[in-house]
Amino acid sequence: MVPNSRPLLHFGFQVLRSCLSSAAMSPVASTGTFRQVLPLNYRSGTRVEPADGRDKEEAYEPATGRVIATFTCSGEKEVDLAIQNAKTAFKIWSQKSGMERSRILLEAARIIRERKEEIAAMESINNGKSIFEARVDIDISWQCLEYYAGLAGSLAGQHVQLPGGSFGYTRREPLGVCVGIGAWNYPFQIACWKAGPALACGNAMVYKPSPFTPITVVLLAEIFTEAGVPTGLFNVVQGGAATGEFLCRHPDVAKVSFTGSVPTGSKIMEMAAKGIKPVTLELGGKSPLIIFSDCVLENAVNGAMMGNFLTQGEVCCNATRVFVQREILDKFTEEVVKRTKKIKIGDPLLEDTRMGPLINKPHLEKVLGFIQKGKEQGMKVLCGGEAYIPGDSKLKNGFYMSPCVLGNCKDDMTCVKEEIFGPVMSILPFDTEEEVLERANNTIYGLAGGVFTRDIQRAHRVVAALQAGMCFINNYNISPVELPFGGYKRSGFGRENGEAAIEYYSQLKTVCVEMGDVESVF
Ligand SMILES: NC(=O)c1ccc[n+]([C@@H]2O[C@H](COP(=O)([O-])OP(=O)(O)OC[C@H]3O[C@@H](n4cnc5c(N)ncnc54)[C@H](O)[C@@H]3O)[C@@H](O)[C@H]2O)c1
Ligand SMILES: C[N+](C)(C)CCCC=O
Repeated sequence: MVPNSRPLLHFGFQVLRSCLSSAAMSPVASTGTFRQVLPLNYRSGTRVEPADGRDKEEAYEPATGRVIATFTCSGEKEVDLAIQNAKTAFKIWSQKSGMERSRILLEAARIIRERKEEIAAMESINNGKSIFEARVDIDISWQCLEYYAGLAGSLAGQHVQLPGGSFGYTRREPLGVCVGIGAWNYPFQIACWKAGPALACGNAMVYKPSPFTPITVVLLAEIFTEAGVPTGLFNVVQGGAATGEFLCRHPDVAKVSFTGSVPTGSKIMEMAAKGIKPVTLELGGKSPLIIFSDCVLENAVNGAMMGNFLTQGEVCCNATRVFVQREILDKFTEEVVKRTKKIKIGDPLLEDTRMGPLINKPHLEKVLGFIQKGKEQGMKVLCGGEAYIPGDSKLKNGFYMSPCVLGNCKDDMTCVKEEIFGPVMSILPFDTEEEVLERANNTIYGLAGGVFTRDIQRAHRVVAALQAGMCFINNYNISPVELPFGGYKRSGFGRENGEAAIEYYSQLKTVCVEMGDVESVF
């Protein structure tokens, strides 16, 4: 554990005046007290109100249903200002050596570690995930910056000997101003997964978080400034689809890295295609977890729980189709249901809470709608699946539901086919390896997949056959930053994390050097 030396609430936040007496005196943030008062755009090394923009957005504290921030969505002028700032900073940053960039990224990672409690609390307040999980997300975030700091110094090309003493070499060069567009489920972590490799390679970035979770990425921007990046290297614009489109269509943008849904990913790709801009698309999933009867049952149950209920089930790579070999179906189901019923739902800032509220009311209703549809199609709700009101009266308007396990599932049912993005696990029996692989791959998605078995040969055979970019053997949903992460099929392309991400934030220049005289056929 890294020691935390700062109070939980940093000076950038203010609590509601009415709660000042209790909350501001305490070093611990409490649910129902936070209100964002500072601007949420970040440009020229400082927080700013957008230069233009018409639409207003409200961000919520999902735990209480309170509005905690109101902001104007950035218009075309503000987007352009952010991009021009980034272009200026790019000229300085791209000329630095990898070691120079590395030092600054390491400093940013150190500051994130130091401010971990504060950032995690804000993530928990704005997203609804438990503080326990938010801390893990922040750890993964600083580890990501540290990892790319480590790679920055060794980014290099190749030297190739040619005839007659001539030679060629390659230079790995940055792309320019990269745009990052993020989803709301891992707001700070997604921003770090994009900024880490982008900045290590010498690029600048303009980042747009989801309008549901606008808050913590601005902390990241402040941290980069404090760590010593050139002014304007990492900028934040706020807004929804319109702001995102201004970014994607801007002629000075060299690349778009997007995390979000398949339909939006498709629009992003279309816009980027017009400008021949490369894209990274981290999209949705409906991942299979295959549990063979020879598994260590307790590990498989743990894997299924981790693969379905982190962040209220709002996780792209979740293993929402749990295939269980028929011999252990009853035992596995009984254990999973028992464990699911015990999940502590409630105030996400409390230490023992393991499931907070969903992101907002429409999303909660959508998830509950899926369960209703499942029942109509003949699924059996084995536990949960209902709106939930915690005992604490301040949480009565929050967006909670009880985590759900569905039985009697068939492959063609809506809940088994579509991404629900909520705490809903579907259990599907199977008999043979061949059969389950066919069924597991029968999806438009290909983000992740997993297998639990003691048979080492079968484990490798199964993951080799899975059409998914991120596979787990005897575990699920862990995310070491050293390993590339990304999808097959409609779950997207390009990779985040690992050395692989460098490919997606840099380009190769070939230099051919003649050491003799020039011959000509003319
Ligand atoms: N593969 C991954 O790494 C990963 C990680 C997290 C979430 N996701 C996926 O994200 C989805 C949930 O996130 P969401 O609801 O925020 O997705 P979304 O597609 O609705 O929005 C994602 C982002 O795109 C922006 N956006 C929306 N329309 C746009 C447009 N026309 N042009 C430019 N930007 C636009 C949004 O404002 C937001 O910032 C799920 O499908 C989930 O699986 C994938
Ligand atoms: C950190 N996890 C759990 C692997 C999630 C990655 C981002 C997907 O939504």
